[in-house]
Amino acid sequence: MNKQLLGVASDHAGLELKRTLVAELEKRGCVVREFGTTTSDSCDYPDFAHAVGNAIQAGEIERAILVCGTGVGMSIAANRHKAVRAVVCSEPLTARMSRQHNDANVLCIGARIVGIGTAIDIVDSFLGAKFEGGRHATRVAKINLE
Ligand SMILES: O=C(CO)[C@H](O)[C@H](O)[C@H](O)COP(=O)(O)O
Repeated sequence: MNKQLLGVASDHAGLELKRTLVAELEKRGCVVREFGTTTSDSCDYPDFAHAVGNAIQAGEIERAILVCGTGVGMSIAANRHKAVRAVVCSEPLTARMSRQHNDANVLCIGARIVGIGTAIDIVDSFLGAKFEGGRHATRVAKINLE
């Protein structure tokens, strides 16, 4: 993983995996900005996805990792923000390709879908890959509708 500032957020379903990932990220020298949740009380994933989306939109952070039960709800909510390209990944190849070809800036992981080891591999692949630009930049530029 590169040393970089990363936003992290989860709902109650993703809390434990998020904590594990934060520990791994910090071991690797990443600086983590926590957007919640911080307790295991049941909560609503859009609240946290939108907090992260707003921070990306404002240029406060470039990338983030969101964890919920499946990763799906977080990605749907985060993708409502124009500056966000969020992807749900359950294996490392998609995570790497989402950076290289899609310039994804938010990685969503399902804590009820993947184990800890796979989740760490997914994060490593996402953070270790770079956008390739070129023809992919042309395509990424066509994603937003306005
Ligand atoms: O995984 C999800 C669906 O996208 C959500 O993020 C939540 O984690 C899930 O819906 C929580 O379910 P619960 O039954 O309220 O724990």
